[in-house]
Amino acid sequence: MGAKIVGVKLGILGLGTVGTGTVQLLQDSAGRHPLLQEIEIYRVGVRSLDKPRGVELSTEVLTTDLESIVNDPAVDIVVEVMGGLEPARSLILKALSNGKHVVTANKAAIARFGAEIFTTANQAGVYVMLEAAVGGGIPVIQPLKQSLSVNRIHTVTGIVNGTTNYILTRMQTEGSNFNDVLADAQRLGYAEADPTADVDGLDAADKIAILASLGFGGRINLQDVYTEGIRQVSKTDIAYAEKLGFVIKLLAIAKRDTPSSPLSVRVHPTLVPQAHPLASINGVYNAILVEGEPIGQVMFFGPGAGAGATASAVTSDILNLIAVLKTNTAVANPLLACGHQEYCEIAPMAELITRFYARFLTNDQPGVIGKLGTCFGNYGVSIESIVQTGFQGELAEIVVVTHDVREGNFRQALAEIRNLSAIESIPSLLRVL
Ligand SMILES: NC(=O)C1=CN([C@@H]2O[C@H](COP(=O)(O)OP(=O)(O)OC[C@H]3O[C@@H](n4cnc5c(N)ncnc54)[C@H](OP(=O)(O)O)[C@@H]3O)[C@@H](O)[C@H]2O)C=CC1
Ligand SMILES: N[C@@H](CC=O)C(=O)O
Ligand code: NA
Repeated sequence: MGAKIVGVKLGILGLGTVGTGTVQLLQDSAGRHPLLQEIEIYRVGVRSLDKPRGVELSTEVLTTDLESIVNDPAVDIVVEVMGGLEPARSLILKALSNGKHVVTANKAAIARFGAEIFTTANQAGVYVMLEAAVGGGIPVIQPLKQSLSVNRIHTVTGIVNGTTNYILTRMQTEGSNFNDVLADAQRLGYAEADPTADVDGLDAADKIAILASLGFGGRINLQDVYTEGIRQVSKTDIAYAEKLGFVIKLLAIAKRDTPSSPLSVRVHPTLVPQAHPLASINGVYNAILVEGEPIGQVMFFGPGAGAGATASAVTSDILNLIAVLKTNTAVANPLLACGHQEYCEIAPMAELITRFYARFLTNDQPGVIGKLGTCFGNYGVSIESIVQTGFQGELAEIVVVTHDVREGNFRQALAEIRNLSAIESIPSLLRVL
């Protein structure tokens, strides 16, 4: 690994929210770790030189030629905070091939191209650091790679998307509809103009793929991550959930029941018991609960996004790399490098064992509840609670919470229930933690 030091030269790709926050932190180093004073912001790549910037940088530092940064022999560390898939992927690969360490906040690129990125890094004898990619400023990547890595991890459960947590929190506290809160969140700048990646669970899927890979020691194929967003969560379900003692959260879950069983990796809205540690994580905050043996439960909580918080994570990665550059060793540090070669086996959703919440609209006839119970019983689905709570016009509303059940069995029971003449529709199906 690298030998040079004194005046570590950074090439930063991107000067948006995260890039600007990182430059601000680096330009204000008093009272922080003394190693920060050894950093030189050598080049910063942007799309437009004319944009007003929140930081002062000399004109020779700013460039629109990002290739020149990753090819410059003087650059020691490339900090990729431009986002997107391309050209970010190609620039990261080029930087690594050129022997530069890389710090990135780009969960989308890592979740899709992690295999080639880490293979290239290992071949070049350099490191890829990604603390900012999951949970923004919350330290969770390094703890999983280092402090917790002696544990046998059972479960990683996270609220890892601030936008959806903000929307669900407001729906809960105000009794509002998804579309109204989303529009307001966009107006306030909490949700992006194109909210797809956040509200459809894609951002959370990228993040849980990364956490699962670290927690369970293998590569994760992103296509194997079951992903369901929050568009279908209604204020009616939030209200029922509350009555039943739950809050609804978009959870990203990676779980392995035994060391030899396949992983379950998934993102979906979930009824979380009000007493669960993740139930009280509100607004834009993120939290990640890690459960393992022998440690038990550890929860990481904090700001999952924002300029300062994310800059904290990016800069801590830079600091780790400066320490590497200073130690002057040719041997790869196994706690920083990625050693995963194999893909984890992911269990199909039909095999998932979980509780379910289901809301049925039925004709108000005698015996409907009995018929529902019979269909569930036919497939071994045991009911924890069943209540007829109200009416939607002429239709009765029945809410069922099951005990733990194999998802495949539950779906078979539902198929039979849909054929019952008394059943008008099944507006909601949600998993229960
Ligand atoms: N914002 C946040 O709180 C968090 C963000 N992240 C991740 O950090 C990364 C950056 O996010 P963020 O700072 O919000 O993004 P922004 O959109 O605010 O900034 C992107 C920056 O990259 C530059 N850029 C983008 N594409 C190109 C290109 N093709 N050529 C040259 N420059 C380019 C832009 O230049 P210009 O300014 O000239 O337009 C801009 O400076 C993303 O991967 C994101 O997922 C992770 C955690 C939290
Ligand atoms: N869009 C993300 C922020 C960055 O990871 C979120 O809403 O949490
Ligand atoms: Na983090």
